[in-house]
Amino acid sequence: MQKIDAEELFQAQTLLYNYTYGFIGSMCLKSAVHLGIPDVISNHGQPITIPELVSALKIDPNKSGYVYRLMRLLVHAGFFAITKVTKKDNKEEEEVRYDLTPSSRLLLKENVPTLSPFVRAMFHPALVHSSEFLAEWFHKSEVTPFNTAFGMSYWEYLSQNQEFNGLFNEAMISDSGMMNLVIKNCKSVFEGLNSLVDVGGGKGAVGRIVSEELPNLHWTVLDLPHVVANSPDSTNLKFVGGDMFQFIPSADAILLKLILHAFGDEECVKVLKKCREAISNTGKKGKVIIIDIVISEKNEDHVLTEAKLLFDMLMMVLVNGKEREEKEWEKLFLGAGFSHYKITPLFGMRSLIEVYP
Ligand SMILES: C[S@@+](CC[C@H](N)C(=O)[O-])C[C@H]1O[C@@H](n2cnc3c(N)ncnc32)[C@H](O)[C@@H]1O
Ligand SMILES: O=c1cc(-c2ccc(O)cc2)oc2c(O)c(O)ccc12
Repeated sequence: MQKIDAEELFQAQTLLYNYTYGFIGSMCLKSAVHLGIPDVISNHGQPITIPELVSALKIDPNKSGYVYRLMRLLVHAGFFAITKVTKKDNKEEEEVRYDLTPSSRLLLKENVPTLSPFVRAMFHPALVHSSEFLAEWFHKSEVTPFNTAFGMSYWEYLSQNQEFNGLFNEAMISDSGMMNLVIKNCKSVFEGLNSLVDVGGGKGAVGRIVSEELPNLHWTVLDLPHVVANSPDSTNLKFVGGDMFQFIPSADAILLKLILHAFGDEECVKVLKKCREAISNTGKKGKVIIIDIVISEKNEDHVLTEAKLLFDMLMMVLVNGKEREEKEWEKLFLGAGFSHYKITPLFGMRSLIEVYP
């Protein structure tokens, strides 16, 4: 048997504990968002002390001693930062104050961009509960652990549950708000196009952002009827309710943002073939624009790969989707009859992929 020294064994134990209790960290983040801690600190106008935080949060007086413990973990994780200042009335003593960091600034409700709706939706019991069925699902015939947990697909659940449908759409809108930061870099990708169909474009958040930069581009959002319901058309933004597996309207370009990662290979090839038909009808040489995750473990930071692999598991649990490496993407494109493609990594987790007939 291989001899393992004590140091190695204790390191192994630490990894095990960190993953075992990862859910506690998630729940602390959830609590901070639900209590509104980032907004309280922001509204305070300067770094806040624990007594000021307790008072602003209207915490039960018996629980005020616990707030520091929650903050200590979230400081360690990088969501908040500590500053120490000497007390005005006693120069000998230091006062600990808590401030926002870039990660908690993303949780401010009124900021642009904000990921507060995204984090709230991701902690919905439907998502948390379905991942508990992962092991059981491996022995079962259902397509996803979500189906094992709820007896229906994720998309059926959304269409039947107005509250969660709203939360999910808000989450995706808030996630798309981050596009504001990269749209200037991506502008050339949309330039020269007269029309584009944003397949699975939700409530049109990306369309609105791009339209501000390119007002002559006719943007059509195709999404499921219950998603586009109550979305009024505007001059260059139109909504169509439908199923991308059945029909995709013709355009110079098709956008698929965070769509293909939610489907298995066969379904992706079907959608891509429909996209190829849709861009071939306009007479011009069109393209498909994909904004999605590309795993590149060898070339990227360990933390970034971990985030992508967590999303991969989320896609497996919810919708039988997967996050792909470049080789896997290439197989889909060639399988659907496309001839070449170009991948441009964007900030964060996504890449932009242009695919040509
Ligand atoms: C993860 S969201 C992405 C939304 C948007 N593209 C974005 O990036 O914010 C996936 C979208 O695909 C839509 N969708 C799923 N199945 C679809 C189908 N068969 N036809 C059209 N849209 C579909 C969902 O309703 C949802 O709005
Ligand atoms: O629950 C999700 C989350 C995502 C998602 C959001 C933001 C990102 O940067 C990456 C992934 O995507 C989803 C998705 O595409 C889906 O079909 C169902 C659920 C989710």
